Amino acid sequence: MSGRTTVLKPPEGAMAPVRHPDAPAPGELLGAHYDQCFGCGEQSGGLRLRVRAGEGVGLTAEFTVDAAHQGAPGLAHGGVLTAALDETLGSLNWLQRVIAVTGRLETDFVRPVPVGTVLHLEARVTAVHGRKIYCAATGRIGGPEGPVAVRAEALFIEVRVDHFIKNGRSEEINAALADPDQVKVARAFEVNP
Ligand SMILES: CCCCCCCC/C=C\CCCCCCCC(=O)SCCNC(=O)CCNC(=O)[C@H](O)C(C)(C)COP(=O)(O)OP(=O)(O)OC[C@H]1O[C@@H](n2cnc3c(N)ncnc32)[C@H](O)[C@@H]1OP(=O)(O)O
Repeated sequence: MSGRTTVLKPPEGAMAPVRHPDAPAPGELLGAHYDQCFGCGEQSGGLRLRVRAGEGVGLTAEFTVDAAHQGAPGLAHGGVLTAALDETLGSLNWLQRVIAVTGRLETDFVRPVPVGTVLHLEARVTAVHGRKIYCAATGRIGGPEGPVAVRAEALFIEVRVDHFIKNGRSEEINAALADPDQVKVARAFEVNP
């Protein structure tokens, strides 16, 4: 059963998404947008998501559920699965070269996901309306063609780098601004940095 709120339905006049000409090639592994990120960084307890560019404005990702991700004994926590969907959807930024953050995300939990499972994620942008980016993702178990265990629809909102500089804790922001690799990543997201 799935009952979506109407705000996740693209309005009349929404446009098809456009893949940026400098987007990573299909199959290319996308790096972390920030090495301390819970979703795509390398720290223990994080998701350590591996994301690859796909065709069009789409991508695939893999998330291995480990013991740190449990809710019920031996099963993945629903919030962690939602985080994996959120991170996968957030990675669509790389393909559009737009920085966007999650405004709304709705998840359907269709099947329990045991510890040790590789969740095969797939995400795509479905439509764009001004700063609003409509997107959807699925997570399958037992292989990339396996049954759907989780799925989400989301609305991301385009922001400028200022969003992070104004709102992030100063310790981390100052460290990020002093790190040339991080500044390069931020520029890679923005068409007009
Ligand atoms: C060098 C240093 C910097 C380094 C930078 C490194 C690069 C980073 C690159 C990439 C990072 C990507 C990270 C991905 C991680 C995974 C994704 C996440 O988890 S992101 C975190 C969770 N999300 C938030 O924390 C958002 C918190 N919310 C906000 O900040 C604001 O609410 C925001 C920006 C989302 C919107 O605020 P407004 O003031 O800019 O815009 P308004 O006017 O409110 O909304 C614009 C339109 O969107 C609709 N809208 C906004 N929120 C909505 C909602 N929740 N539901 C439905 N519609 C919504 C509004 O109704 C409006 O629509 P109408 O233009 O009037 O048609």
